[in-house]
Amino acid sequence: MTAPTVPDLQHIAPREQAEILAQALPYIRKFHGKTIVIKYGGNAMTDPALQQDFAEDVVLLKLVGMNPVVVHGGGPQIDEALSRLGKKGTFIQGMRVTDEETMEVVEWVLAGQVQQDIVGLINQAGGKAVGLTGRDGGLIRARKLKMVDKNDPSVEHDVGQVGEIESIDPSVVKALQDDQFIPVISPLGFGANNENYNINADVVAGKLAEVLKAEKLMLLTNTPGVLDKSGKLLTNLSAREIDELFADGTISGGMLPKIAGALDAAKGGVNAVHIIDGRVPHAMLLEILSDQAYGTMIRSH
Ligand SMILES: Nc1ncnc2c1ncn2[C@@H]1O[C@H](COP(=O)(O)OP(=O)(O)O)[C@@H](O)[C@H]1O
Ligand SMILES: CC(=O)N[C@@H](CCC(=O)OP(=O)(O)O)C(=O)O
Repeated sequence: MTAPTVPDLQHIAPREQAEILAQALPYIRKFHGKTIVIKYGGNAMTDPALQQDFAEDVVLLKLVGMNPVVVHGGGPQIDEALSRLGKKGTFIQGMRVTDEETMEVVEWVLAGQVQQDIVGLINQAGGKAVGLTGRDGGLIRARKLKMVDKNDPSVEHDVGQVGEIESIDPSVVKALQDDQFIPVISPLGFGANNENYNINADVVAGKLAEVLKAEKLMLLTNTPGVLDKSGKLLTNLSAREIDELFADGTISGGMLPKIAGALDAAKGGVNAVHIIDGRVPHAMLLEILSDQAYGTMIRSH
């Protein structure tokens, strides 16, 4: 299975380069002042050169007048930290089973390491990024996730300190946007008794996009998009088609919360929801600023 080809600007003729750049104008005009929520998946951020490209793309979007908001993941990075402690990460239906010790590692890796790395890279690229967790400014209120088995609804799984979102108060994000900052958000929430919750980053990105009335939600991951059983890219999916893919087991693991978050956002009024390959340099930029479509687009109907 090969990813869709994204033109490498260094290896194409100047005239074609100019044409690609000229294509951007109507998109810059259309999305000026609009919020774009970008989920940067832990699997898409493993290569330092790609991380730098990502940061530069985010800054470019900001400089041409859009309001990018980054929600980051860090699943593989948490796994690595756990393995150094002799612990193995376990997942049920795409959610990490989070005991007390795991929660400490999750917080440290997400808010202490991954978030700060992304903030540093965006600032180095000329932006003004500010790192937040769901606790800051009362952004993400959560409660313990009640997880029912996807095949047998009478079975409930206890996944520990995993949260589901109760409400989002976007005022801190809006205040940062108004002052031209780029928010970089770790998917951690707080509960009624001030307890901490580990929340899947795709779910946070989906809900935040809805609450911010974002124009677009871009989910950057490590596959070309949603694939069918034979590995072929599905470029467009409706809610009904997604139900079928859930039912026949085509979608599994980390793709389960990703599609759920994407569908929530689409149903919640986000105009364009895309799952794209974060391993392809500048795929996000070309998706937003050119006539080309990459990855899978999720539709609510
Ligand atoms: N139908 C599918 N199409 C594409 N990927 C799928 C599918 N079903 C399960 N997956 C898995 O979902 C993974 C992406 O989710 P995840 O590992 O959580 O990534 P991220 O860190 O980007 O959130 C893919 O790498 C793949 O292993
Ligand atoms: C509850 C839950 O599973 N939380 C995730 C949070 C990070 C995340 O979502 O990272 P990716 O986007 O890279 O998968 C975790 O602990 O791995």
